[in-house]
Amino acid sequence: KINLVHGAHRDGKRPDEAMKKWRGYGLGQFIHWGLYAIPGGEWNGKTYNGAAEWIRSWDGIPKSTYDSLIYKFNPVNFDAKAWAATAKQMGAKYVTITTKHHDGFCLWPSKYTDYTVANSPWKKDIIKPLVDAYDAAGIDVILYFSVMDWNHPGWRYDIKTEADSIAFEGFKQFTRNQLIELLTLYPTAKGLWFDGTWDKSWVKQAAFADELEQELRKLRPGIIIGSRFRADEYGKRHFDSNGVLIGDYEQGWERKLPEKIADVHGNDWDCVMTVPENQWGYNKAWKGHIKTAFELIEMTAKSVSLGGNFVMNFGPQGDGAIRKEELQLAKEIGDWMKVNSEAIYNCEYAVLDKQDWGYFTKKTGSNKIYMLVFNTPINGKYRVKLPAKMGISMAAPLSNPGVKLKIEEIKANEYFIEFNNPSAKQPFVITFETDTDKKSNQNYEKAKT
Ligand SMILES: C[C@@H]1N[C@@H](c2nc3ccccc3[nH]2)[C@H](O)[C@@H]1O
Repeated sequence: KINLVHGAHRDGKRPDEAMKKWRGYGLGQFIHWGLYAIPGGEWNGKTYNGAAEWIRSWDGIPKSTYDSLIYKFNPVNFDAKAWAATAKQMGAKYVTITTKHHDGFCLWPSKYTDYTVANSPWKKDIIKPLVDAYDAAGIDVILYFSVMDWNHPGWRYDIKTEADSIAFEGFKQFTRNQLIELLTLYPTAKGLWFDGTWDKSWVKQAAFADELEQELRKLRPGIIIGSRFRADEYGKRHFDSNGVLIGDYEQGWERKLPEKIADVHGNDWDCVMTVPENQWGYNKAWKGHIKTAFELIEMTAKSVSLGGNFVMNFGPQGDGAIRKEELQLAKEIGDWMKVNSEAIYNCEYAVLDKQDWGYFTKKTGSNKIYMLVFNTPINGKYRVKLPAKMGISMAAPLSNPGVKLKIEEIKANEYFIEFNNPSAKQPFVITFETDTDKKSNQNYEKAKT
């Protein structure tokens, strides 16, 4: 073990109530909104091939021209309650909202820079109505904050000269001031989702970032901060030089999912996912592979089955309206969640071998197991392997608990649950209970000898 001052200060899952609640969210919403939504991935009729929220970095646009988009920010169709209602009907339990993306434009009236909504035609705070609307909808708010800030004169990609160092010191104080300002203005926020922390300039600030994280935790006890905020003194990010996760949950799952439980190293984690292949901010061209509700539901099931949460991204238009394709996806996912969310909320890794038909989840603190089916076996028999001495009982379709499904033990601790569901067009859930004393329930039929 290396002696670290600025590595992880805790190992394993946080045991407190705030983190237990976070662990049980299952499904979340990401909102990427800012000036980049105005061009929407297009400029002077030419389409930008990268991610729309990165259009400022495109050679085709002078930086000052992009920065003057502030004078066009007037989202007349912005309706915080409508956004929260969309998330509510979709079944999201938390929302991560961009307060400031890499371009440095602040959606709140920060007093530490002029580059905010206060100096746009809109003038008003965007974050406050969003926090209030989502709080009222019972959806917890996490504030996304990009450390990298292309607008701030003190930002540097690396510290090479004394001048860089002096400029970056000012930038560090600016960053600290804005974070304290956000937690003070929006005290109900449950966490901070940091981004833009990979450049050398910030990676070299192990001590400063560690002290700042501890200051923020003292200011807002229970606040949730992931592994993307800071590096240890050897520049190690997410996992410190001893391989221990820095922060409260792993934040590396951006547009990708773990395959097996070993991939998550016993940590909390969430996966943040775009609907197109790689567009977070609004992009007019809704092109390439656009994930269907079925795919997004499967990613949610897979995430929860591996002990994480799934966060689906929305990129509202420059006028403040959510695009119709995203509203449609939210509706389809919401319709599925209305029937099946019991298998998602407050569920965890079931410690059972994955089977071809889909994913297992387990209700936290109970012996209820859910089988989320995405691939129906032609013979209608769903294989389940249990640890030795564990019994199985009461298998039923989640949507029809009165239907007692036949359970056949085909060999030691291995069962077929029979369910013929030929009309299924949507993923469905079978549920059963386990108990540790196998002898106690012999309601399954012994294999015919
Ligand atoms: C959550 C996502 N993180 C940002 C981002 N910028 C990147 C630059 C390089 C590689 C990955 C990146 N992800 C994206 O713009 C989005 O905000």
